[in-house]
Amino acid sequence: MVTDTFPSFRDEVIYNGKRVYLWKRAQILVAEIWAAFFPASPALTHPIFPGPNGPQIQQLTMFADYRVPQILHHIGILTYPPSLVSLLQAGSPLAPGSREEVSLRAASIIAVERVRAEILRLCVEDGDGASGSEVSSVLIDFYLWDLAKKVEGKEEKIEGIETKETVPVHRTRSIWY
Ligand SMILES: Nc1nc2c(c(CN[C@H]3C=C[C@H](O)[C@@H]3O)cn2[C@@H]2O[C@H](COP(=O)(O)O)[C@@H](O)[C@H]2O)c(=O)[nH]1
Repeated sequence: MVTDTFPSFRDEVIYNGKRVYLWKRAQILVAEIWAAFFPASPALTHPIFPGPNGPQIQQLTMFADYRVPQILHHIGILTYPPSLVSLLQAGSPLAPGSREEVSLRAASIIAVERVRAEILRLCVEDGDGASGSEVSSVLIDFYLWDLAKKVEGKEEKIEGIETKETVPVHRTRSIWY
């Protein structure tokens, strides 16, 4: 519905002959509405997404733009080839739909899905009963985006893990994010 109403939210590319759906703005629209109207208690019905099974927010992926891949690289979850690091350090524009741009965005979706799967696995292992709906890629994205901003503003420094030098975010002229 969102991408039918707002064609500028239909963020898709044909890559290697396959259609890749990224839909950043459509997903962040839904997620921000979900978060802004989140009821005082999770037991209460969400006022905007009251469906019989709740908001189903765990069906969204993270919102693939430029900030989350940057922090995923800094904390060692994404590894970049030296050629990409050089492009980013030089501030070279990455063409929309190019191999580098699609790879950065797609890799951040896959990485966050794997982080989510690992959190769920640890919850099961610890027997803490967290359900799939509580552990969403949306919340992991929100966390990482805020963390990236804090690291950039030098309000926070990552400790306890080996980090990589922060590389600049990628620069792409597009309407999609
Ligand atoms: N992937 C991802 N992208 C996000 C956000 C947010 C803010 N979310 C709030 C909700 C919960 C959190 O706690 C945040 O406070 C904005 N953006 C994107 O950044 C861009 C603006 O950037 P800059 O010019 O540097 O401020 C713009 O494309 C915008 O769509 C996010 O969460 N995830």
